[in-house]
Amino acid sequence: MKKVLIPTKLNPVAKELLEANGNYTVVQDDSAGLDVLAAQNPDTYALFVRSEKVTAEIIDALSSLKVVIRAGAGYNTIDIKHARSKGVDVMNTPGANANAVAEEVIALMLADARHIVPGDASTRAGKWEKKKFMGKEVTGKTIGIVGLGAIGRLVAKRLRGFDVTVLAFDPVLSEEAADRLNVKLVPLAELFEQSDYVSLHIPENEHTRGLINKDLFSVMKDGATLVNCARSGVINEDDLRAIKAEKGLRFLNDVYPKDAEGDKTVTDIADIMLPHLGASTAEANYNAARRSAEQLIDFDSKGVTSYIVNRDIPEGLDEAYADLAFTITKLTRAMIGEETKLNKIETSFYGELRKFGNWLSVPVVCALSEEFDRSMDEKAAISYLEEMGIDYATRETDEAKGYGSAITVDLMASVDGDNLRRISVRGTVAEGHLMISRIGHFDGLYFEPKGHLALFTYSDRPGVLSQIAGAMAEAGLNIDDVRNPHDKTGERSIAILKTNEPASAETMKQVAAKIDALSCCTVSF
Ligand SMILES: NC(=O)c1ccc[n+]([C@@H]2O[C@H](COP(=O)([O-])OP(=O)(O)OC[C@H]3O[C@@H](n4cnc5c(N)ncnc54)[C@H](O)[C@@H]3O)[C@@H](O)[C@H]2O)c1
Ligand SMILES: O=C(O)[C@H](O)COP(=O)(O)O
Repeated sequence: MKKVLIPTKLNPVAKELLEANGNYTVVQDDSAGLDVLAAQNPDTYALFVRSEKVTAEIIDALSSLKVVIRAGAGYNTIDIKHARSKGVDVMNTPGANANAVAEEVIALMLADARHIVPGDASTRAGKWEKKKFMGKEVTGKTIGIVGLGAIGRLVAKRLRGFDVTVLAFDPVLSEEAADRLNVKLVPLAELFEQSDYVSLHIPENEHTRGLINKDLFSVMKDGATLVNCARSGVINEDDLRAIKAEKGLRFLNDVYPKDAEGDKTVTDIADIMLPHLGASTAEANYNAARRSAEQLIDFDSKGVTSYIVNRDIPEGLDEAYADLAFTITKLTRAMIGEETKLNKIETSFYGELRKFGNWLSVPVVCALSEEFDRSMDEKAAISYLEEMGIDYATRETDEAKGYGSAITVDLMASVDGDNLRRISVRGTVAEGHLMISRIGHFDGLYFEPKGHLALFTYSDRPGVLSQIAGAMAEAGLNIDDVRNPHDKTGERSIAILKTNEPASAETMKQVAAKIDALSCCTVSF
């Protein structure tokens, strides 16, 4: 069982999903503090956090740590470089809390425009200051969004009902994408010059720290509003302080260098201050919790690495192919037998994947052994196999076969002395979905390796599939999907069943005996 430590206020759905999966024990406690919990749980495998600081000391204290999941967007609170050096993968859950932040931005803009906070205090105090609280309207204004990612896009979308003009600055956004989002891409200074409201939605990192400074404040319109629901470090506070009163700027703020009680450095310049509430909605907390659990389960069971923020994947390689290499190898391993001692691995990387062949050995090895540190490079993968006494070779590919970008993994083992057994599986990615196209001589399969699979091979004859289905039903299993082709000779068949739950070893044994199976296995993704 892998231990997951959740030292934060995260919706219980994360704990529930992990425990239901059966491979995890969960310690969740938002009262003790991360340092105390880390000392009490040194055997933690995965750590789920919100804005808690994950320092080098915390990482060092958790000697079994392999994964940190930031249940949220910004991971500037995590020492990702130290994590990398210790073989710890760090993920975030992009977009999970984006709508909550977008709504907070709009709430801040409207609250300030209509004096909601002081208006409430004054009226409660028995005053009648109607004249004092003359407001302004957001409708028809120009909004500048810095960083058009998950949150920035939603701010633009939600504001559309106010008939605003949206300007955006984001170096990775194409003109076409901007057109689709109905925003106009402009240089950063121009955005500050033309906007009535500027809302920041960029991460804090070495490129953005202090990016919003006097050069930009000085060109803002008099009376314009700056909203910071991103990170405090992206603004040069002193520059804003120096110019704010002179230009009558408004500053609406949600973020601080530290999430804690005590005086705040922006108190004198912020017109509204919130205690980092951007993601604090029930819905966002549920989404981030669910996504954290699902991402960990997918990482462990399918090798899905898409959300890792501190591991480099070669430029130009679609991460789906790393998942494919992992998945094919895992399936091949299940078919040859989990306990069988492997002698050799041969791989083929077709089409565009040829140039990434060396790197793709890493997910192949990850699928064979949980002990292999997933952050390691291809050299480490090959030396790991050498230590295990397994030869590794990547074959030249015959591109005339027209497989496009595809991967084949062959695993070889000596079974019963010298008798060599080879299982070969090929797959590809189609319309964004992983597909297994061939298992051994069973070609043209095209099934998605997802959920719980039970596979049987047998000498082809009528009626076998119904026998398997009947036995599965007797065992209380529901069949969600089936593939049942012959091999090239027509002498053998394969039945690949997707079941609602994993078939037990006992059920597999009974079915195999009933149909006189040549081989059988289960595997879950
Ligand atoms: N206040 C809160 O509670 C709260 C909640 C969620 C996120 N955040 C903060 O908001 C940030 C953005 O979140 P997101 O979910 O939209 O992330 P995201 O990764 O989806 O979007 C970030 C965008 O910023 C762009 N970007 C990066 N550097 C830039 C630069 N120098 N100039 C302009 N654009 C740049 C990226 O290209 C990307 O499109 C997070 O990193 C986090 O720090 C705050
Ligand atoms: O980056 C984020 O996701 C936000 O800043 C939310 O932080 P929180 O989860 O601590 O509220």
